[in-house]
Amino acid sequence: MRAIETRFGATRVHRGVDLEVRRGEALGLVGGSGSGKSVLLSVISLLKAPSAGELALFGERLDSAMDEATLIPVRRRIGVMFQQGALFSSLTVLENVMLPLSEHSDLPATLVEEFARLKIALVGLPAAAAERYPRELSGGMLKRAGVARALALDPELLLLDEPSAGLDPVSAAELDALLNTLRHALGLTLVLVTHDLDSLFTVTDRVAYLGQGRVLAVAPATELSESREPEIARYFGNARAARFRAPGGG
Ligand SMILES: Nc1ncnc2c1ncn2[C@@H]1O[C@H](COP(=O)(O)OP(=O)(O)OP(=O)(O)O)[C@@H](O)[C@H]1O
Repeated sequence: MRAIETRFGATRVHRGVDLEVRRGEALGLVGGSGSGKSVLLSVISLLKAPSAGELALFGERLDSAMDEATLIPVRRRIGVMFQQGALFSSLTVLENVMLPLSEHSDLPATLVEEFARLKIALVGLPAAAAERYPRELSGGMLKRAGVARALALDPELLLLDEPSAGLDPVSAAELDALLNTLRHALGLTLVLVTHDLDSLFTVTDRVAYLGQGRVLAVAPATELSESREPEIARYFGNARAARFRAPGGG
C-alpha cells in the first residue's frame, strides 16, 4: 500500500501509510493506542475503504471504484481474527467455523461440517470442543476457535488483532507456537497487531511501527526495539515496563 489515508468524518487516522507485506512473511503491527492499527487491518481486509492512496492485494491493484462483486473473491483469500466478537455466542464452535463455509461456498452440508471439524483439529482443539458454546471454553480455546474460523476458507493471508490479549503467559506462548506452526504448514502470510513483546519476537519476521498516521519504521523486532527514534524507543520502554507490571508476566 502506498500513501494510504483513512478518515472517519473529520478524524484522520492514516496520513500516508506506506507498507509492503511480503508473501509468506509474518509482519507485526505496533504503535500507541489509537494509532490506527486495527483500522489498518480493516483496510487490508477490504472492510474499510481508504480515502486516498493505493492498495494492492495479491499483486493486484484495487480501485476504490470497485464494486462489492469484484471485492468478494479477494476478501475470501483473507482470514481475519478481530479482537472483539471473535465468535457468535449463540452458536457452537462447530457452527461458528461452518458459518463462513456455508455462506461463501457451494459445498454440500456434510462436507461443510467435515471441513469445519478438520479446521477445529488443525488448531489443536479436542474434537469434543466442536459441540461446545464459546462461554464453555477457556480463553486459550476461544482464541483457537477464532483462528479455526478465520481459516475456514483456506485464506492465504491471515490478519490477527491482538490474538494473545487477555491470555495468561502460558496460553499466549502456546498460541504463538500454533501461529508459527500454521504459518509454515499452510504457507500463510500473517499480519498481526500485538502489544505482546513475546509474540512480536517469536512470531514476526518484521515489525511496522505506526505513529503520527504513518509507518515510522519497519524492521525485525530486535532491531526496532533498539530504535533511537524517540516515539519508538518510548513505546518499547513502556512495553517492557508493562511486562513486569502484568500479573504473571515478565
Ligand atoms: N468506526 C469508527 N468510527 C469512528 N472512529 C473510529 C472508528 N474506528 C476507529 N476509529 C478511530 O480511529 C483511530 C484509530 O483506531 P484503532 O482502533 O485503529 O487504533 P489502534 O491503534 O488499534 O488502538 P488500540 O491499540 O488502542 O487498539 C482512533 O482514534 C479511533 O477512535
